[in-house]
Amino acid sequence: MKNITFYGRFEADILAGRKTITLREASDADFAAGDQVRVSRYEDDVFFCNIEIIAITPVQFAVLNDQHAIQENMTLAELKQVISEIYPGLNELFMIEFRLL
Ligand SMILES: CC(=O)Nc1ccn([C@H]2C[C@H](O)[C@@H](CO)O2)c(=O)n1
Repeated sequence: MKNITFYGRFEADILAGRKTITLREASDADFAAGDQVRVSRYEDDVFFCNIEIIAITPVQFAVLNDQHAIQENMTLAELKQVISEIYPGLNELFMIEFRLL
């Protein structure tokens, strides 16, 4: 089974179904619809759930909108700040939509 990591501060939102997408650079988006993926925390690699990938869609940082932010359980300003810190200067992102298993 493939694996993806999330920062621990997002674990509760994922487990509650409040966070249903993640935006990643290409090298971190090697998934396809239907993949079942093991999810662990980035900081300590502790497993916390499995997800199913619903879709992978290219999206540019410049066109991120409120709908993306809602799906991340953030404001748009917070989302842009988070992305800018993780991927400074990167415009080409991939939206990974997922559901909890
Ligand atoms: C190693 C690494 O990049 N890990 C990441 C990347 C992104 N996230 C979260 C942060 C935001 O909520 C979305 C959008 O990138 O995904 C993460 O938890 N861990």
